[in-house]
Order: sequence, then C-alpha cells, then structure tokens
Amino acid sequence: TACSSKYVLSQMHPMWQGPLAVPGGDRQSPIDIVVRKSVFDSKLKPLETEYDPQTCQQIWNNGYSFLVEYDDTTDKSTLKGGPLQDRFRLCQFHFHWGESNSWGSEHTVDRRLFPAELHLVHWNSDKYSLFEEAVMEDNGLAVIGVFLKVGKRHEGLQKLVDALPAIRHKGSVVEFTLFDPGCLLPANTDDYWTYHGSLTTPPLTESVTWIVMKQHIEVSHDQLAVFRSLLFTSAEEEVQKSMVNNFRVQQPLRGRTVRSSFT
Ligand SMILES: NS(=O)(=O)c1ccc(C(=O)NCc2cccc(O)c2)cc1
Ligand SMILES: [Zn+2]
Repeated sequence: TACSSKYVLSQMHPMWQGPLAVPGGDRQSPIDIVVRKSVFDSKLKPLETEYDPQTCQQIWNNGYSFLVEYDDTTDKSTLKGGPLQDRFRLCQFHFHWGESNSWGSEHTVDRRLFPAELHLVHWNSDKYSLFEEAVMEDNGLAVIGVFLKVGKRHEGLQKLVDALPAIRHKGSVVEFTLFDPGCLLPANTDDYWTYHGSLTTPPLTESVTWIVMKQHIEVSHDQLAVFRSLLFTSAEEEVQKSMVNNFRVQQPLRGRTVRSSFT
C-alpha cells in the first residue's frame, strides 16, 4: 500500500539517528515519558480498534525495520476514540529493537528502556483520502506504541516470526495474510499516555498523535533473536549488517504536556 511503499524512500542511513533537529521542530518523537509530570485528562476515552485480518497483505524488509502492511483503501481496519476526534485507518505496523535486551525501544518511561517497541500506524481517513496527504497534517496520523518485554513466548507473534527468514534482506517482500494486529495489543488498552509528536524516521514530519500503552506485551528471548537475524543490507551488498538498534534517541519535550488516560 502507498502508506509504506514510500517508507523505504524516506529512509536515510542510521547516521540520522542523532538528535537531528528538524528546522523549527518543536514536537519531535520519541520522548521520555516522565510519569509524575503527565497530566490526567478525564476526557480521554478508551481506544476503539476494529481490525479485519483479511486486510493484511504483505510483510517486507525496508532496510530499516520490517513492516506488515494492510489494505488501507477502505475503512475496514480502523482506530477511533482515545484522544482522537476522527476515525483513522491502519496502514502498517513495524517494530524498533536493540542488539541486546537492555535497550531498543524509542519511547522511555522515567528513562526506562524496553528491548523493543511496536508501532501501529494509522492515518485520518475522515479528513484525508491518502496516507501521503495525511502525513503532512497536524492531525493526520495516529500511532499506537506498545512496549515489548522479554518473557513468555507470544503465540500470536510466532506467525510473524516464522515469516522473517524469508525477508532477511532489504527489499524482500513476501505475502502475509490473515494476521490480526489486535493480538499484539496488551490486555488493557484503556491506560495510555498521549502527546503530539512526529515520525521517528525521516522525514520526521510533525503529524503524529502518539498513543503509548502503559501495559507492555511479553515476547520470548528466541522470538526477539529472530528480529535481530534480519539485515539492513540487500542481498547483493558484500558487507551484511544485522538489523539492530533501529531506534531514534529521545527528543526534547519543548514544553509539551503528556496526558494520561489513568490516574
Ligand atoms: N516510527 S514511526 O511510527 O514514527 C513511522 C511511521 C511511518 C513512517 C512512514 O510511513 N514513512 C514513510 C513516509 C513518510 C512521509 C511521507 C510518505 O509519503 C511516506 C515513518 C515512521
Ligand atoms: Zn516506528
């Protein structure tokens, strides 16, 4: 789908990871969520997700992460509620992880790092007709962030883990269908932090309403090890580089308030 085919075009090499400030960028992501400074907002509603596994299309390695892409030409897999005024369409999900279990997430909670972080990317289909349009607008995107911890095996994740060896190299794509991304959400999706931020990879556009889940999910050590078996490099490159540490460093809050849906 369009929403992620351009993902690979917007990737620069990981060197950009640094605190590259976007000119006038005062709402960059990720951030450190300082729990005691977050403000409870009783107007925040529970999240409402409706994901249709039949909209799942393919899984591919874009040279920065691996993406599971969904058909976003209709409102079949959507997110609404929470901090959102409109309905948002799921276009893809992907992860960020470290080379060790000690780090890898993009957001942190009171400076605590997690081994990985899941991002479910949605765009505002009430106001825009394409991801490319929505990504340029303040209220264009909504990304759900879910922290991963190493623990028991995640049964729902295994189908995805089993598909990874087929997309080891940058640019490889395989068909991937009937995957329900809802199985990757934590049991409790009522408790979250939300703030206005940006994409965490170039072009770093400041169009994202971030919704970061308080409750993490657990995956096994072996499942996470398969993430690290992916490569940044394409098959023809002579030096193969393992796909690890594909996260951006935390960015300045610049006076933003992080709201919580819970006390
Ligand atoms: N890590 S993240 O969730 O902030 C994230 C989500 C989506 C994207 C993305 O879709 N990039 C491709 C892109 C960006 C702007 C315009 C485009 O047409 C495509 C990048 C980062
Ligand atoms: Zn991401």
